[in-house]
Amino acid sequence: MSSAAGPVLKQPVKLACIQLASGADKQANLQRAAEHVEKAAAKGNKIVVLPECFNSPYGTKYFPQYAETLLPSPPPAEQAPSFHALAKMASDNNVYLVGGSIPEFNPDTKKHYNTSLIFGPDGSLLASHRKVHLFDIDIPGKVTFRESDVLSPGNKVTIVDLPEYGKIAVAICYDLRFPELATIATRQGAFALIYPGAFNTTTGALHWRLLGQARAVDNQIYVALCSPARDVNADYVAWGHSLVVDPMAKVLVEADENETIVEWELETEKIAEPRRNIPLNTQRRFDVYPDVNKGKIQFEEP
Ligand SMILES: NC(=O)CCC(=O)C(=O)O
Repeated sequence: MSSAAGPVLKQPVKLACIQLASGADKQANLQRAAEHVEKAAAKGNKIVVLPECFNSPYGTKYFPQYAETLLPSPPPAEQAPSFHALAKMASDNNVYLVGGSIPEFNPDTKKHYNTSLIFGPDGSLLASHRKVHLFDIDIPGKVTFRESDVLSPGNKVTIVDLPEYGKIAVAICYDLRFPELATIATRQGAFALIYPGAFNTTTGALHWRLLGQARAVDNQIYVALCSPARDVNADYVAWGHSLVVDPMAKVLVEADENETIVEWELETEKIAEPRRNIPLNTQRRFDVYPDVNKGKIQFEEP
């Protein structure tokens, strides 16, 4: 959409989600991620996304074991090997890298987080997002998970400016279920909502694609969901099915459950056209319901 400030996506950009097969060996996971980022970049992708907890198995018992201390920023290399590996992947390949997520530990507060690090093409850290909504669910006989046993939540909406392209919003997995966060980010001018995630075979089958399409059509925006590949021997079996949805809620590309890269070129007009044709942005009724964009949305994080 063109406005006084210009279109939300300034020029076409190729985005890739790497549906990575990770295991217990952190170093091997980092190496594998680096190989796939190189492959994605070689195919012209300029925004590359890794999955939630890409450097470790996903599970509450693993968070402390794999956690890295990310402060001060940049952290010393021995304290945060994943941080430095991601920075190098971004700069070696000249891409914006949404570095999935990794478990973070803050020794001052003794808190753990599920944290996404976003790097620029020069390898500098542009932003970090700590998962705001912790994954605590209990579907008896199917899936029970309590991230809050170990993790603390982040407390901000994360919007990252990529100067040549515009703004992206980054959130993590269960955050996808909360439309307010997506709406706030969109109305702050993002052109894509990017979620590293790891749904499971119960909720993934039911809700993963649906939620991706819902956030897209609610907000007339691109949505990218990036999952780990499925490992049926893992404690937590990820759904896979990384995908990209367009602003009309069409699923443009979707993986199966295996390791792969899904990619798509995002286009300015594909955002502008539905916003012209179905002008939700000028039809909101803040006299009937409150504006979620009003109020404090950025908080200081330790
Ligand atoms: N890692 C997660 O947050 C999983 C979210 C999930 O599976 C869901 O159903 O929501």
